[in-house]
Amino acid sequence: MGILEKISEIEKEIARTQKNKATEYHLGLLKAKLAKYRAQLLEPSKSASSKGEGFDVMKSGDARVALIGFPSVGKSTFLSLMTSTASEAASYEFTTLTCIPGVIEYKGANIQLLDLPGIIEGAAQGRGRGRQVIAVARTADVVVMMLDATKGDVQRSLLEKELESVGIRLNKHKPNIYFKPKKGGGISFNSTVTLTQCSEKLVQLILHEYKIFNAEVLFREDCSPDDFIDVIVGNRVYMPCLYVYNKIDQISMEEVDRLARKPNSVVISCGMKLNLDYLLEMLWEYLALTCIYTKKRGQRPDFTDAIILRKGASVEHVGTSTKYSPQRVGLTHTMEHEDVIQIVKK
Ligand SMILES: Nc1nc2c(ncn2[C@@H]2O[C@H](COP(=O)(O)OP(=O)(O)OP(=O)(O)O)[C@@H](O)[C@H]2O)c(=O)[nH]1
Ligand SMILES: [K+]
Ligand SMILES: [Mg+2]
Repeated sequence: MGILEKISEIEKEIARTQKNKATEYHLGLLKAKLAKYRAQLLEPSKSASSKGEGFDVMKSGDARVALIGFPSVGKSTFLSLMTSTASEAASYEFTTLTCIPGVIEYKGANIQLLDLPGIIEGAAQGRGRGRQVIAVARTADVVVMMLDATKGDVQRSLLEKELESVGIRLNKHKPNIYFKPKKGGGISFNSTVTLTQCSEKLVQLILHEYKIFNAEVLFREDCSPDDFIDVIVGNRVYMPCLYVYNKIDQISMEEVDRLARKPNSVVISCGMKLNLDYLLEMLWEYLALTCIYTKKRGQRPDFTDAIILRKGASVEHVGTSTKYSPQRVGLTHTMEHEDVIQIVKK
């Protein structure tokens, strides 16, 4: 049996197994197996066909945003609207066949926006150009999942499943579990909170499935078996995702309202240029970038030349070791958006 068949067998078994106390170990085990096979599937194949086919687009600017979506949802139309790059848009599916980069200039930052071919169900297993598209998505700082507002919610959950299956975790933080494989001593298990989804026994079972018999495990959060498997497997990416419903010019106001209220979602129309400013604001928030401006003694700040930092960065990250005035701050001082700093030499 090939890996794909094994995966589908396990998926079927999970689907037909009722979720309850009596089946939790069985399900945990199945999930561990599933994660293992998927990892095997993702290992780069050594065959000639996979060579040189990736979309090697240079990272540039301060951040990278990948446009992921089914064919013809309007990804290329969006890129052409927001950047000075033109990407061919047409009413037929799979118009775009490679990765096309553009740049959004916003608040002094250069945000690289990547238009990509449409992906479909089965993308993770290599349907269409799915694998290459997903490989690019992994390198992004934020994923914009573009959806056709007229098409219902199926596309969204299908794409979420595709990304999920290759270890991309959307709008989730890394599970707060300390995990350290050891040379000996068996498995030591502890938790600082009450666990409602995992137990010591289940944790052991899962570890054994991965042939790990000595390890230190500390749950600092009420995590699920899937979260724990993610920690063991490693190699997961935790990424903010903005769901963008395009083509709202085609649906009723009630429907627009419903979609706009969904979490992490923005509604737009590329065709009628609706709500694009708001989308940019949201994108900025998701990128969590901070602009600071420098000023020289006795001169006005230069607002045309910002230094872009990740949110939470401190003065040290600006790359200096001097002191500041008029409000003196230490090197660990966290910079806030649109702060102005003056560097004073002693
Ligand atoms: N009504 C309406 N049509 C739109 C809107 N945005 C894009 N379109 C149309 O949707 C079709 C597909 O647009 P594309 O930009 O080619 O879509 P894509 O997602 O890049 O498609 P692929 O590259 O094939 O994956 C085109 O005919 C666009 O004119 C919109 O806001 N409203
Ligand atoms: K298209
Ligand atoms: Mg396109």
